[in-house]
Amino acid sequence: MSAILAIDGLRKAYAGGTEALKGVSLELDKGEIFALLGPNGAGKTTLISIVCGIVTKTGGTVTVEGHDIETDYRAARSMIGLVPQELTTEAFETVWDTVRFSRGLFGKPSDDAYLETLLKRLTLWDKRKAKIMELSGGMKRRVLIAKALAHEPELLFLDEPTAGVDVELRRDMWDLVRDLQRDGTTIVLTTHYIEEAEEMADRVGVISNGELVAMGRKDELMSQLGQRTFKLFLEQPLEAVPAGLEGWALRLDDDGNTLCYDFDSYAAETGIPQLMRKLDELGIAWRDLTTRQSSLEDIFVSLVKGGRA
Ligand SMILES: Nc1ncnc2c1ncn2[C@@H]1O[C@H](COP(=O)(O)OP(=O)(O)OP(=O)(O)O)[C@@H](O)[C@H]1O
Repeated sequence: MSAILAIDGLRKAYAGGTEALKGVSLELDKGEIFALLGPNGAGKTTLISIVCGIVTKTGGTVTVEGHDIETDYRAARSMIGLVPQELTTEAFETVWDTVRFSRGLFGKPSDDAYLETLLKRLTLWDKRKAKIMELSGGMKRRVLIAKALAHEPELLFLDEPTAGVDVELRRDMWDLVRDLQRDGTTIVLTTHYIEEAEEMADRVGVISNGELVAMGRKDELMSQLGQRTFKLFLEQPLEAVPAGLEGWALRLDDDGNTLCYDFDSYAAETGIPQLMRKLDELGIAWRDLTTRQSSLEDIFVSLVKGGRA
């Protein structure tokens, strides 16, 4: 599959000296949904803004379907749609004029039938004659999406699309994203909501402090970095892990009342049956047990805390 977006060694140092991106490289395949995860200030918006031509990079290269975003700006930009984090719409314009104008900006011939379908899809058709300032916050967000899609981009960026959005719009947005993917659009979303990435994305990139610290298919990341924790709630607390249990990576928790065993959840042998037999031999009694698989969230937290994976 060919890359629709190729980013190589991307750097950004802002005027004040902040290094927002420290050499990020990634490639996106056509038609995938890619989630860029990262804590506040990680560099997500900077990355998107560079690709969309809003912020100038200080190093590296970016191409969109082979078009360099600086030397071949027009061609690159016409392939991209951006739904920004902040509401930036013309208050006095009508919905219809805003969306129509947006399409024209990219030199696309007018296609009112397409725009009608788009507005209907976003339940904005009834509001097409309303001025933007008369709309609710949720409706304004729908207009932003319509604007971003007005010129039929092949690569759509959604920057924190569901922050502060109601449940209905959120659901509509994900339905729309899935439909767009079906039509071959590539989608990049940034989010703080890990469940969202877990549900929507084919691949996930984790950015922390200007560096891409992990990247891969969601299930691959979970299998590479995932752990399972097995917990035994003991009848009697222990002061230390008893001799004879050195073969397992055990630790005590909850004032010695819980014995925890962290193991690679994808290992062929967990060693748990042997551990249970050994505990029996040592006369260590327990009253209950649980196991827990680490989620993308645990992985994310440990990556962001610990740096490069
Ligand atoms: N215009 C600017 N001038 C100077 N520094 C900036 C500017 N914009 C962003 N930064 C800094 O660059 C770093 C990355 O910011 P960026 O907005 O890209 O992060 P983010 O991952 O999008 O965060 P958030 O999730 O909070 O939007 C931060 O340290 C931020 O303070």
